Amino acid sequence: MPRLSDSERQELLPALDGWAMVEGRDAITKRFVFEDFSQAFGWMTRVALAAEAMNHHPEWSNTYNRVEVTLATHDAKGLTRRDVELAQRMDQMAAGLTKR
Ligand SMILES: C[C@H](O)[C@H](O)[C@H]1CNC2=NC(N)=NC(=O)C2=N1
Repeated sequence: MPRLSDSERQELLPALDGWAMVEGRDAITKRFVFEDFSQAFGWMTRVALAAEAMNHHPEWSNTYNRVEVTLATHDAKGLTRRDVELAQRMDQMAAGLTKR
């Protein structure tokens, strides 16, 4: 899977909701904030199953109701369409659950 081209980046990345480039790395990041730990970890569990089915896995950490996510394609050493797809899946699965 090739890294995103410049034109793909210009088209795809601004369309993502709340995702930002990581400083000094070809990766995207977002903080998800849920009502409580149960909501956060339930979402992580559902995302984990979707990610495994996609064979594309997030870098993430959880503190109570917050989940910090970074997406990159390790094999490509940067962003690919798989990262955009996983970001969109994560956003869809978090719809209606996040506080801000
Ligand atoms: C062997 C296995 O298919 C690869 O290591 C997959 C697994 N999940 C992955 N996830 C991510 N984010 N990037 C990868 O390059 C990647 N590669």
